[in-house]
Amino acid sequence: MTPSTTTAPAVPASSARAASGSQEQGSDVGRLLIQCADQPGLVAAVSDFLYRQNANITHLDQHSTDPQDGVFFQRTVFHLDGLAARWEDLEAAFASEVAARFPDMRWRFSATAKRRRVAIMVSKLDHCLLDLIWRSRRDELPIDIVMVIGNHPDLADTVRPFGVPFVHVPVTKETKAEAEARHLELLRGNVDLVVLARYMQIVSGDFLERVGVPTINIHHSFLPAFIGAGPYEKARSRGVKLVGATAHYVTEDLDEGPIIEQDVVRVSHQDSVEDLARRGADVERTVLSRAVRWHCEDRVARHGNTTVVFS
Ligand SMILES: Nc1nc2c(c(=O)[nH]1)N[C@@H](CN(C=O)c1ccc(C(=O)N[C@@H](CCC(=O)O)C(=O)O)cc1)CN2
Repeated sequence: MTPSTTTAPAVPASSARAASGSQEQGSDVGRLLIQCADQPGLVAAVSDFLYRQNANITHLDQHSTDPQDGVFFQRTVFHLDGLAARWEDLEAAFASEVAARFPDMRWRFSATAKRRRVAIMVSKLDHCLLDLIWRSRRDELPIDIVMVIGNHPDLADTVRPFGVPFVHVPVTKETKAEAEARHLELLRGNVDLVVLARYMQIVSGDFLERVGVPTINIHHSFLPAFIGAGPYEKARSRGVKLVGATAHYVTEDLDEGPIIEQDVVRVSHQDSVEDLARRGADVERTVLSRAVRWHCEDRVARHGNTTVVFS
């Protein structure tokens, strides 16, 4: 969960398409994520607050990292008539009636009907990009892809038929700072999430801090194995019997960020590097789309360099 004391959720326009997901649809359905030092009374405090607001809790999941002095995480889904017009009052009431009693509490409300605005950054490979576009168009992902940024022009023709703007921002070692300045010009204030879909450039810590929203990357190995470039080549040399993919939040440390989702597929001595990449590509697409969906459904809370993922 992005650390914050309060973030005013964008109130979904009545015309907002219902986000994907089973029972979590509708403009009167909201989510509340909280994270704080574990102690007795937290579940009661949140449940009692929502009850007094005439909300009906339809799903609640919690996790404590340690029975003694751990950290408490909770994801609550609730139905509240007229919620679309009540966000500000709800937040103000929660801040004064609940959060004020637990000073270290980080919390945020979000509207299930509000689709997240996503920018995708790519290089030359299209499989993860196309998968996200297809799933977004089919409402399998609660996202609107507002732009694609490529450090190569190769995928401009790929996205054009879908009406998604493509911006070519070339990157070289010498022009990296200027390229990132252009990225920030395009992204800041315009998106809720950045996805690196096989974007093969290392982004700076300055970019990650200034872009102001989470960035998710799909790495084409089962981390922590084979960090960095060329993981399929490294896997072939190592003679692995599984290849995999890892979706993680991006940090300054390459491929070391909090893991959101992973999966693997069996391979054998008969597979070439090209075979590994082909088999791995299906895993990359599946893992990335799961991670994007879970993030956008507020199922993922960050805890140091790990995550809590509510099912
Ligand atoms: N700060 C971060 N940036 C990026 C991360 C990350 O975790 N933290 N993940 C990578 C994606 N990636 C593997 O998944 C990866 C991309 C690029 C490289 C790399 O060595 N790139 C070279 C140049 C490559 C080129 O010229 O095309 C480099 O940038 O020096 C390794 C791993 C995305 N960015």
